[in-house]
Amino acid sequence: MDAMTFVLFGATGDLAKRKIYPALYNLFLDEKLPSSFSLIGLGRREISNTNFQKHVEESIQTFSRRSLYESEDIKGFLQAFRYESLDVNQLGDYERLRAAVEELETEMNLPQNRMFYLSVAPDFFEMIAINLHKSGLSSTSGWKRLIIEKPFGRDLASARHLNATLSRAFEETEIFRIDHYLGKPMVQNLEALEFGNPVLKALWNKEFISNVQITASETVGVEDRAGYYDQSGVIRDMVQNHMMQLFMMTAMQPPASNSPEEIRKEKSKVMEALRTVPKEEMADYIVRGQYESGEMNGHQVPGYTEEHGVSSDSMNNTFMAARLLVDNPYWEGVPFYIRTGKRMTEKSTKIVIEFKQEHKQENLSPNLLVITINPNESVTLTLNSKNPLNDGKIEPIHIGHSTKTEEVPEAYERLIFDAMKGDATFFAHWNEVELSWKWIQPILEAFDKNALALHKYPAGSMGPDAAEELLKKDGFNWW
Ligand SMILES: NC(=O)C1=CN([C@@H]2O[C@H](COP(=O)(O)OP(=O)(O)OC[C@H]3O[C@@H](n4cnc5c(N)ncnc54)[C@H](OP(=O)(O)O)[C@@H]3O)[C@@H](O)[C@H]2O)C=CC1
Ligand SMILES: O=C1O[C@H](COP(=O)(O)O)[C@@H](O)[C@H](O)[C@H]1O
Repeated sequence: MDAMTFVLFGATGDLAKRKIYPALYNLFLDEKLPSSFSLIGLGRREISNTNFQKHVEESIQTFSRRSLYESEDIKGFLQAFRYESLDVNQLGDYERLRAAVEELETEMNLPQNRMFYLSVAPDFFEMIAINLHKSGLSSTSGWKRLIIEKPFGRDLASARHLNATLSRAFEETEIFRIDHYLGKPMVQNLEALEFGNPVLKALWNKEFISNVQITASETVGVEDRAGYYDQSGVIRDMVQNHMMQLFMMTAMQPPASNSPEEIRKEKSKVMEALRTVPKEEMADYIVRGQYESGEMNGHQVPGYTEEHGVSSDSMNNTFMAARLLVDNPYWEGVPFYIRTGKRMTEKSTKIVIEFKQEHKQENLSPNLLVITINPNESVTLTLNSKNPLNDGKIEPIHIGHSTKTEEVPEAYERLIFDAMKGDATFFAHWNEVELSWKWIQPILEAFDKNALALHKYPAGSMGPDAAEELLKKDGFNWW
């Protein structure tokens, strides 16, 4: 891997502490960092290099899946971390930073390969890109890359504006848009499952599949993020990015090769074929909900509008289900359902493929392929089989495989490693992001105008009844 300087905006923030430093440490333990690696952390506050290194060490101690004692040279690792104070709005600060980066490159004999990671509030993304360009930091004799956190825009127009601004300093091939769901091992495994198994590959279409259900249910409520969440809702927080990525990865056709370009091309094709939700029939496609107080694990929890920081008349969405129709020859007539929400019965992310039954028989269950992404990873196939212990009655049996997730590298570890290698396969391409916002936009507008009912659901349930109805109308039920 190429030697590089890693420039981290938001080095004193929550994400850096909980995810980025532990990820870098685990990569270091696995000898996956370049032999010459150096990181400059940035934030407004003044911190010495020593205190910054202590902060990184404490973050690893608290949040890493592996202990500090696993390394024989933790000091050597920490010495690669330096800190500069910088206000993202001050061009002069970037000029100072440029001098510091160049000094480091000379001192360590590093090529001018620069990785810029924007782990700051999205309001700063554009300003940083502009100042990186103006200060000359993004003009290098080596490569330059930009890792950018979510959310990528608030709607179609702002996402386009942000992308246009980033494009002034970085090419599309240099931009790595993080969607941590794409870093989850089972999500990265989807393509291999779908197309690496002739038996599944042959069945992966409208001839054999009756419907697909993608669920990401969470037990947590708004937590201490009301300021952000009340402005975003589940539609921006989970649907536009994570749920749409899961949908694309499931509905795409086999790519011509395993290259990032071919995989992303197939994902974009799915989005191009995705039917726009007709405004006048919105309720047949979309259900939005908001949790009320309810019981979870034997405790009463408050409803969304009783949460700290949320106004009592908030119409924000904390649950969304949708029916997606893909107008292409492979999926015509096969509904893809997605649902996600806060304060639901269980924490679970899974994709269920329901296969068609030749003739519906009362005693036969449909064959299901269940791909569980979270909290554990597994693949299970449900088949019908006679049970000799029950008078030969036909009952569903489950054939499965599961993985021990504790030992598997975490999403941020995989994604940062890929970005350092320059592999963009599991990052969101601009086409995908733009097409996703295009599909979302009319739904956002309907939500903003309150043109769609806001269904209440009790905390601890699997969402409003209307989400059940959405499938019932098509003759299905959620698995
Ligand atoms: N936290 C999480 O779990 C997740 C976060 N994200 C995304 O990651 C990004 C960062 O989130 P998070 O770490 O939680 O945010 P925090 O609020 O915890 O951290 C913000 C960081 O930005 C710095 N900062 C704030 N203002 C300025 C400024 N004017 N100039 C320079 N630096 C500034 C702060 O440092 P200082 O105060 O010293 O200036 C701090 O390091 C966001 O885009 C968020 O959406 C995505 C997924 C999960
Ligand atoms: O991006 C986000 O994801 C989490 C859920 O992630 P998971 O890996 O635990 O499934 C969600 O809680 C959060 O609101 C959202 O911003």
